Amino acid sequence: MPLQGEYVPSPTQWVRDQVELYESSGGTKGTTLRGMPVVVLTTRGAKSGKIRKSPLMRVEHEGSYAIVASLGGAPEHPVWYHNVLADPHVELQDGPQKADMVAREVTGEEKAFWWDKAVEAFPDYADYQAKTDRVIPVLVLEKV
Ligand SMILES: C[C@H](OP(=O)(O)OC[C@@H](O)[C@@H](O)[C@@H](O)Cn1c2nc(=O)[nH]c(=O)c-2cc2ccc(O)cc21)C(=O)N[C@@H](CCC(=O)N[C@@H](CCC(=O)O)C(=O)O)C(=O)O
Repeated sequence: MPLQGEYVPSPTQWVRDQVELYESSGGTKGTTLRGMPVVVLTTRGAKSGKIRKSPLMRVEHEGSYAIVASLGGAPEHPVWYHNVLADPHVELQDGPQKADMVAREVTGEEKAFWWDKAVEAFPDYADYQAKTDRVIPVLVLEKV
């Protein structure tokens, strides 16, 4: 069941614009970052209950996806990570496909597997992890 509620766009202009282009084109435009594929994650705000949308790099394997709370290697987690922990029922748009998914954070060998897939998809993740003491969380999304 798609998340219902009032959508509040990101305060970051380029992020807001990418979501707008992605959605208004039915997932045919705004679907890359520097030529690498991007998905749009929809979460429910942990405090506001509002609908939030975050473009993320596309990391997919056999129908499941990983989302990486990298925030460019910043010292703090992105806010959307807290939203997902508070309510793991999310929506993911991958090009024209939208799906209800459930998220779970992964650790250990499972995280290592998905981290390799993530770095394969977007090598900058390795640089982000190298530049921060924060352990960058990885969450796996599986279809409901
Ligand atoms: C700026 C902040 O954004 P954020 O949730 O921290 O997410 C920061 C970024 O991760 C986010 O902009 C990503 O889309 C950036 N980003 C990637 N970010 C990543 O972390 N990983 C990626 O792979 C990634 C890829 C990517 C590709 C394209 C692109 O355009 C952006 C990309 C934000 O939206 N803040 C809002 C609040 C958002 C929110 O969810 N509030 C919660 C409160 C949550 C709480 O405080 O606990 C609520 O509504 O209740 C605000 O300040 O008003």
